Amino acid sequence: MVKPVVVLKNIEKIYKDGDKKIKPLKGISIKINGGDYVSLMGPSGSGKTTLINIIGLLDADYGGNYELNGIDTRKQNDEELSKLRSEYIGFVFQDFNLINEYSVIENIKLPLMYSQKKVADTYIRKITEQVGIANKLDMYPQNLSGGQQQRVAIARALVNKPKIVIADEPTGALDAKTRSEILHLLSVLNSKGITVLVVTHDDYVAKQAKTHYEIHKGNIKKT
Ligand SMILES: Nc1ncnc2c1ncn2[C@@H]1O[C@H](COP(=O)(O)OP(=O)(O)OP(=O)(O)O)[C@@H](O)[C@H]1O
Repeated sequence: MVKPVVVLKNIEKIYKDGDKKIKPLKGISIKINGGDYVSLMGPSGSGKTTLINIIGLLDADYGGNYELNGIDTRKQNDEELSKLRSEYIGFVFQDFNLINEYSVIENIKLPLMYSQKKVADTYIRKITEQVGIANKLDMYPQNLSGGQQQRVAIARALVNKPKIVIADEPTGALDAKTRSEILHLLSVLNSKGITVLVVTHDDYVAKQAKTHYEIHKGNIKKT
């Protein structure tokens, strides 16, 4: 039986902006199964980033329940949440978020410093080959193309062997050809069992996913 990686029950979020209250999530309940490839779409300001910050354990200030790989995240303290985050979740961002002063291999290995996980060099070599940057390990991000930088960011997201990769507009800064290459890479990773959650405004990107959600006015529905 396929096990759910993410189970959200009745997630609510309120932001306070002075006297004003904004409620971007009004009771979100979804299940993401292990090995699924999920797209999340919705208009600007609909709460996509708010939701993935919760799923990615970057924000614990919300209502409702969240189980990650069977673990009740609501019962974890900050330190435990950080550990869970580095163990289970890999992030990929639109603007890559690489550290320019670090070489490619240093960027890729950075999450291991936080997780203090020991990962075999053969595994690191394997992921750098898989994402196609094995011959660029000593280069620096500013000397790479956008597509190559995103490949480095994907390798960095994989280094802790995550259960789920959360990609926030991963191709938003790339041209059409590079977009296809990066999407192909995400599909290959998914075919190897990694759960992928991609947030996008781009129908072409969303179409690569198997399960599609749309968020609108604080509610979510499968499309
Ligand atoms: N830190 C914050 N304080 C107050 N309001 C916030 C904060 N972060 C987000 N919001 C508000 O919450 C709502 C949802 O924002 P969010 O960034 O999650 O939307 P989004 O769907 O990711 O948008 P986009 O597609 O433009 O990135 C918006 O109305 C936004 O203004």
